[in-house]
Amino acid sequence: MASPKTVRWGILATGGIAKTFTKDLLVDPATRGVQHLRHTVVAAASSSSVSRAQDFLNDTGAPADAKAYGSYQELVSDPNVDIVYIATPHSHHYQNAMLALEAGKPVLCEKAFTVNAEQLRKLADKAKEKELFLMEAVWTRYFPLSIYVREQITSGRIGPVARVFADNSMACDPEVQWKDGTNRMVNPELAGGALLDLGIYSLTWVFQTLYHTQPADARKPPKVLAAMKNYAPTKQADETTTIVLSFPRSHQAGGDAHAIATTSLRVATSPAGNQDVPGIRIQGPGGEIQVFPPAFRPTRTRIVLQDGTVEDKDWPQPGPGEGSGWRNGFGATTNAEGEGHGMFWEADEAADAVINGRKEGRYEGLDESILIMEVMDEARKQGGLTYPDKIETTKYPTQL
Ligand SMILES: NC(=O)C1=CN([C@@H]2O[C@H](COP(=O)(O)OP(=O)(O)OC[C@H]3O[C@@H](n4cnc5c(N)ncnc54)[C@H](OP(=O)(O)O)[C@@H]3O)[C@@H](O)[C@H]2O)C=CC1
Ligand SMILES: O=C1OC[C@@H](O)[C@H](O)[C@H]1O
Repeated sequence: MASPKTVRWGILATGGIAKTFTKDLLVDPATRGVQHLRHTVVAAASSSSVSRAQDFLNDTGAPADAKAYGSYQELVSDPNVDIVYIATPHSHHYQNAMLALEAGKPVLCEKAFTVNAEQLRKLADKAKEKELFLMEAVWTRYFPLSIYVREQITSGRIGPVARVFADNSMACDPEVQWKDGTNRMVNPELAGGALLDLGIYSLTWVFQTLYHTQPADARKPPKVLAAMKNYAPTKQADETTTIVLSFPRSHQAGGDAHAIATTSLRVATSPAGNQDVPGIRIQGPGGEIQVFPPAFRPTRTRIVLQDGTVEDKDWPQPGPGEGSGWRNGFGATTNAEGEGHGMFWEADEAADAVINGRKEGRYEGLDESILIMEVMDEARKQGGLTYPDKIETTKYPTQL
């Protein structure tokens, strides 16, 4: 067998998820059965200081010769970087991704991809013009669990999917946790709120089960009806959002399919860590597929068929041995002992694309990411939520 190819990553930003991602990146792909590629980290950049970038490299166990930069510009200019992972707040993704693409770098960008669909269209155009890979880091789509769920649907196990319920909500106690309103979860300047941060996963489940499973030429945009409740203390960020979607389908494909995607910073999908309530329910005439919380990192599915069959499956993340020590920000460690976090699946997809010259992710291409941004735009329009002009703009460069 040919020896594995190594992809050299540059990490743009040094916050919470950048750390988790980088630790997962450094787990040997052979531990999850991936033989044809390897990852390494050759550089990281902080927008605030070189020392912060150096601390990040030390903390994540990056190779000793990895470069620490005190600006994102230096990172994207580094000729040793094959691909850039962007882990800044939502507000900054458009500017940061454009910076990397302009510098000729392929990009894996954290969710939500951008603040609005227009920004993403511009990034997609730029990636096309420069012939560069661009993908949204919706890691859940790349889990073996998600692949299994999609296969159950396309194999007709429950019949044509007629309805999906998808929730990703956390009782965050925002007035206590994010008292001063500056945290990215509630800060309008950083495109805070439930929808872009958590609701994107509810929509991910809706789209990967009702839309992505359709033949490409049968996929049609849904009609959207939304209700939004604002988070009172910071005003321009949603606390709870509920979206009803209707996907047009031909009669042969089962007719129109409905979905309800919900998200909240006030109430939880699974109160007190109780994970017995499925947050995702995918329903067809033959039964339903249930996915247990959290929607962004599920490890358990159940299939319940009309004939009484019940199939439970566990999907532990393979591990480096020590786990990446991830905490969910609300106190609980969600990684079991010895597990990785699971961000390596999307990293493998991106690295494979770079090696093989593909320009988009296989399980969520740019058109689908744009459509999901359009749904979020529509939900914000109906809910009356706009963000400050400087982060909604497509003007590049804009100083944030
Ligand atoms: N896939 C997943 O499971 C998760 C994804 N995310 C996504 O990752 C992104 C980052 O989230 P998270 O790591 O929690 O955020 P953090 O606040 O922990 O980190 C954000 C990073 O962005 C850099 N940054 C640049 N400009 C700013 C600014 N004006 N304000 C704040 N930070 C700034 C920071 O500094 P510096 O440049 O110095 O590093 C910081 O390191 C978001 O898009 C979020 O939705 C978050 C959590 C989980
Ligand atoms: O992507 C995410 O998943 C985990 C959550 O805790 C976090 O807020 C969100 O950004």
